[in-house]
This record gives sequence, structure tokens and C-alpha cells, in this order.
Amino acid sequence: MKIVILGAGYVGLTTSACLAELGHQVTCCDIDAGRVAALNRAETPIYEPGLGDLIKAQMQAGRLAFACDAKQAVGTANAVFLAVGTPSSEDGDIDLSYVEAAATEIAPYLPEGAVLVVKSTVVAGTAQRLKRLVDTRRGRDDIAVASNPEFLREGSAIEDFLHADRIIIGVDDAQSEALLRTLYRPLTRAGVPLLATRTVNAELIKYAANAMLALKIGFINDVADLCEALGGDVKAVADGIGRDHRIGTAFLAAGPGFGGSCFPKDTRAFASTGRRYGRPQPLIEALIEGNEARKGALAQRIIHAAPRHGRVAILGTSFKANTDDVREAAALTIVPRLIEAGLEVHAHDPQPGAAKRLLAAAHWHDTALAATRDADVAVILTEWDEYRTLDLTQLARAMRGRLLLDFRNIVVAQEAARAGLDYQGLGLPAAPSAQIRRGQGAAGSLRVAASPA
Ligand SMILES: NC(=O)c1ccc[n+]([C@@H]2O[C@H](COP(=O)([O-])OP(=O)(O)OC[C@H]3O[C@@H](n4cnc5c(N)ncnc54)[C@H](O)[C@@H]3O)[C@@H](O)[C@H]2O)c1
Ligand SMILES: O=c1ccn([C@@H]2O[C@H](COP(=O)(O)OP(=O)(O)O[C@H]3O[C@H](CO)[C@@H](O)[C@H](O)[C@H]3O)[C@@H](O)[C@H]2O)c(=O)[nH]1
Repeated sequence: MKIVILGAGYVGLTTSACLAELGHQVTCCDIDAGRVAALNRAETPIYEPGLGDLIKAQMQAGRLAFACDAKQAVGTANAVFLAVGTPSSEDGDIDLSYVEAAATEIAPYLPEGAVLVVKSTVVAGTAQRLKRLVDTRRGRDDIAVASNPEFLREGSAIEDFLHADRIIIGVDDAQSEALLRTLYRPLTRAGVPLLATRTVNAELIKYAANAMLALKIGFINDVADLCEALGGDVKAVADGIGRDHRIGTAFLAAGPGFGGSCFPKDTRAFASTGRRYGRPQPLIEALIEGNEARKGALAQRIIHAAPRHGRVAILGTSFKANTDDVREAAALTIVPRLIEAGLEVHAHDPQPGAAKRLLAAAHWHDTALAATRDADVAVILTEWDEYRTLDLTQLARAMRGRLLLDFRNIVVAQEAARAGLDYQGLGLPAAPSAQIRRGQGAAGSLRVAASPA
């Protein structure tokens, strides 16, 4: 099948490379000429494990090409996917201008019978609205518009695409359904379930799925706060509740608040849609507020823990591990607040991406150890594997102070204590470092109070 994808971002590039891998002929177009030129040199503009290699392999196989001129590319396409951005607008609603601009631009050039597929995350009713827009631009009704929301996670995008829990296709006509079923046949044959429903449902599924996952995170973060007050252990609590298969263990890791390009934006859009249609979503409204407040509260915790004008090492600025994406990362809230409070911030991330520019007031280092040199407090903000395996003895030696704040709960408290560090996780009993150093007791048997986030 001949496929054109508009947008060479995380979703557009992953979709392009994976559909090529499934045997389709794919052209991926982007209005960013620099990005297209880099891709044509087989340079991948984002950090996503395995993506660069897959793109190269598919280009060499002749199944994947990149272009700027979408008008020309769509002329012979069976399907055109919109994978452009849908950022938040100022009122929390969704900005559909990129989606509408892309559809408007290509509408006159689509071949009769082509299907326009909305892969970008869009509010319910958008596919039907785009159908009217395309019909008006063409002056006839010969293009079907479908919805095919994407559920990949950054950092495991290819795996998520090729081994999806399910594929959702939103289709309001038989032609779209037939085309999308054929397109995804290699995956459905391999056992991936495909659910066909109307476009409005597909659009709602995407938002409801993200809202549900974000709720799990917001809930466990609140439980972590309670654990701190009561001397409990949020990891044990999460494990205990997660073993109930109706709850499930996934997405119950306490952290510094969810970030990224999706959960914050999509929960805001979900809440805003509820308000617009007179069906408020109070759970989601509270979730959004609590998540923002959490980032601020954790910044305050660091400020209280550090000496005046002290030095803080921030380990990890990406919104999660295995990505260079910093969109709505906790670091973007926390680091500026530390600097405003007069602290000196030394930062490290294995893939800093745009963070170096966005957090230019921080001092950047090439290694985690260099960032922690002479630090009064070290803070883990992203759960990169390299922070899990930090040499804690070296870290303790490099630091001026003793306090390690682990906002991802990835360090073993006893090991930190043995290295001479004062360790605080989130919702974990504080490690009794002094006693452990003297060889007495395990973490949890001797508690010291930790301030709630
Ligand atoms: N990032 C994710 O993990 C993820 C996962 C699922 C769904 N989504 C959704 O997918 C959409 C895309 O997200 P993303 O993170 O890939 O965005 P992104 O910002 O990484 O990439 C968007 C790309 O679209 C390009 N673009 C804008 N207008 C264009 C046009 N008219 N023609 C061609 N290209 C154009 C931009 O230059 C940019 O390169 C969003 O709606 C997002 O909510 C994202
Ligand atoms: O137990 C957890 C799981 C995640 N997070 C945080 O939640 C945010 C989002 O993480 P994740 O969902 O892994 O990454 P995304 O790439 O943003 O993926 C989400 O958003 C995408 C865009 O809509 C969807 O396609 C995915 O299904 C959905 O998981 C990050 O800040 C994580 O650190 C936690 O704090 N605790």
C-alpha cells in the first residue's frame, strides 16, 4: 500500500518506519526542511531507541522516503496519515491548527478514494469536522476520513507500535474500515487485536486511556505522601494493590508528577472538553491540579533541604528515561524554582535534548559524577538506568553534603546508606544511614521523619 505520513516527529517517524517494516511504501513529509534534509542523510532528529536503525534499514530497502512537498507525495497515496502536533492552547483546550492546516493543504491533491487518517491525538468530533473541511476544499465527497489513535510510549515506541495491546480504528464508512484492516493485517495476523468503532469513540478512547493511566499515577503519588506521614513504603503498597488483577501493577511508580507531551496536555484537553459540553470531569480537574502542585512541592522540599546559596545536582531532565524529550518534564518546573531561590544547579542527563537550552541557567555536565561534585544535595529526577547503577561510594565522595533525594525510588536505600549518604525516596521509610553504617538494622526498622511532598 502507498502511505504518506504528515509529521516527522515521535509519532510520524515511528509510524513511518514501522509501516515500512510491515511492507508498505511510505513517504514521510514534514514542513521542517532541516529535519527532512537530516532524515535524508539518515540522521534521526530525535532520540528513540532503535528508531535510527529501523529508518536506515527501511530507506535502504527502498520502502521509506522523506520529503517536504506533501502536495506532490499524496497524489498517488492510498492513505494519508496526519501525525502533526496538537499542542495545548492557552485555555487548556487543544490547538487543532496544525491538523487543520495540513488537511487544508493536501485536500485538493488527494486522489479520489484515498482515506485521510487522523493519528494525532484530537478531541472527539475532529475527524467528522475534517471530513467537512476536506469536502468543502474539494467541492465533492470522495475522501473518507478515519481516526487511528496512537498508544506508543516514548522510549519504547517501536515495540509499542509493532506489539500493541490493541489497534483502534475509528471508521464511519466501509471503505476506511477495509483499508485500515488491510494496512494492519501483518500485525493482526500476528495476534494484535484490532477494534473497529466509530470515529467519535476512537477519539474518546485515546483521551480516556491517557486520563485513566494518569489517574493511576496521581493516585499512587498521593498514596506515597501518606506513606511518608505514616512511615509506610509505597513500593510495598503498590505491589500489594497491583496484584489484584483488576488494578494491575503497571503505572503505579511514585514519581515527581507525570510529564511529557501527552498526559499533561491530554488531561487538560479532556477536562476542557467536559466543561465545554457541560459534563465536567472533576476527577481529572483534581488530578491536573495535584500533579502541578506536586512538582512545586518537591521543588520546595529541595530548597528546604539545601543550605542557603548551596549547590544542587539534578540527575535527569527528560520527562522519563530513554527519551530526550523534555516537554512538561518535572525538571522544567523544579530547576527554575531552585535557581530563583538562590541555589546553584548542576545538571546532567544522558540525552539532554532541548533541556540545555531550556534550562540554560543550570551548569551542565557530561557525567552524573561531575554534576554531583561539591553538591550539597543530589536529586534523581529521571529513572535512567545509569542512575540506578551509580557508584554511590564515588558519589558520596564527590559530594560536599550527604543528602540524596531519589524522586524515582530507583536507588536501594541500604546501599545509599552504606555509602554514607542520607537517602530519601518518595513514600519510603527514610534509611537510617548512621545506624546502617554501624551495621545495625535494615531500612524501615529505624525511621526518621521525612517531610511530605
Ligand atoms: N509523542 C508521543 O509519545 C505521542 C504518542 C501518541 C500520540 N501522540 C500524538 O501524536 C501527535 C504528534 O505528536 P509528536 O510527539 O510526534 O509531535 P512532534 O511535535 O514531535 O512532531 C510533529 C511534527 O509535525 C510537523 N508538522 C507540523 N505541521 C505539518 C504539516 N502541515 N505537514 C507536515 N508536517 C508538519 C512538525 O514540523 C513536527 O516535526 C500529537 O497529537 C500527539 O498528541 C504523541
Ligand atoms: O508508574 C508511572 C508511569 C509513568 N510515570 C510518568 O508518567 C509520564 C508519562 O509516562 P509514559 O506513559 O511512560 O510516557 P509517554 O511516552 O508520555 O506515553 C503516554 O502518552 C502517550 C501519548 O498519548 C501514549 O501514547 C502512551 O500510551 C502513554 O503511556 C512520565 O513523566 C513518567 O515518568 C510515573 O510517574 N509513574
